[in-house]
Amino acid sequence: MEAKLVQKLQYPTWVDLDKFQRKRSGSVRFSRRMKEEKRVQVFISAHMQPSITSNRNRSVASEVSCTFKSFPASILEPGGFHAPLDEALILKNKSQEIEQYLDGRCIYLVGMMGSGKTTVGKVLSGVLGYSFFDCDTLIEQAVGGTTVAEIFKLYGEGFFRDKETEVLRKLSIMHRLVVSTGGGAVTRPINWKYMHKGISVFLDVPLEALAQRIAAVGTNSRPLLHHESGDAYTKAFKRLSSLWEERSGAYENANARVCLENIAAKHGHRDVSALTPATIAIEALEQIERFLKEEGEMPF
Ligand SMILES: Nc1ncnc2c1ncn2[C@@H]1O[C@H](COP(=O)(O)OP(=O)(O)O)[C@@H](O)[C@H]1O
Ligand SMILES: O=C(O)C1=C[C@@H](OP(=O)(O)O)[C@@H](O)[C@H](O)C1
Repeated sequence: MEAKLVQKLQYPTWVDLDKFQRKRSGSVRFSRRMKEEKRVQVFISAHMQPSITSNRNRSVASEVSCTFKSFPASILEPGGFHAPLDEALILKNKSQEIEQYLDGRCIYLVGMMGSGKTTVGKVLSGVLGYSFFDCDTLIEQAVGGTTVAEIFKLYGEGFFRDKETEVLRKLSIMHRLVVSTGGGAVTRPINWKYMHKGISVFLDVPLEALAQRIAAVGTNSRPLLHHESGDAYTKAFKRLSSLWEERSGAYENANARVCLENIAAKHGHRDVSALTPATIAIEALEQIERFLKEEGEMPF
């Protein structure tokens, strides 16, 4: 049973099967303290409890806990985002390296709809110990809980953009935030005045991948995609292409660029869909570090 479980749960190679203790109840316990280069101490424990539902079908309930000095819950706890342990360690180390040079400045994620600003932003805020804010959510709250789609329908895009600018103005006087901006926030120069109080990071994702992601979740919450005809992918791709024509230049104002095609090439993947939010967040931290070094704010 152990071998099957280990294979299923994909334990890293340093897990020594001899350290598993089989209990009388049939459950299996494992615990181990891991030290790596003295800088990292991780304690992992696993408890697997078989439950017999019939003579033929056995299922196993497993509980794995992993603790690491000051690790954020979002990385390791159930329900949060799960990065593989090695990626989680890289994220933590890299964020610790750059944190003091950020000096509390906010990180603004910019990029097209569906580029992963919210998903990657939550990973970044977790490892940096920053708070996470989503501009669209703040706008919805400011308009009495009205959804973005309803705001567009009831009051028009101009009204939405004014609220967006107002939200960015308020955020710009705060510190230690990761902010996921709306895809169109880059189009107003005044918004850049606010975002440049912090460090802006452009998530550059190919249009095909954006359209696939959006088609998978539907276009309901993204009113700018409602007007095209065709299936969800075609609709999203057509509209994203025209928005990209209008906006691509504006994204270049960002301080750092995270290009998913470059990351995929670096990791030997053909397709950006193989890239996890953790891998993308690591690249974001590296690009922020590069920016800080180029600006002379962090030593090489
Ligand atoms: N690296 C990724 N790989 C696959 N799907 C992703 C990735 N990042 C985000 N997604 C998915 O794409 C959709 C849009 O992501 P989201 O973070 O909401 O983007 P944004 O905030 O830029 O609009 C969500 O369904 C999300 O789960
Ligand atoms: O690209 C845009 O103009 C928009 C993107 C949306 O945010 P996401 O980028 O989070 O989807 C939201 O602000 C609104 O639907 C307009």
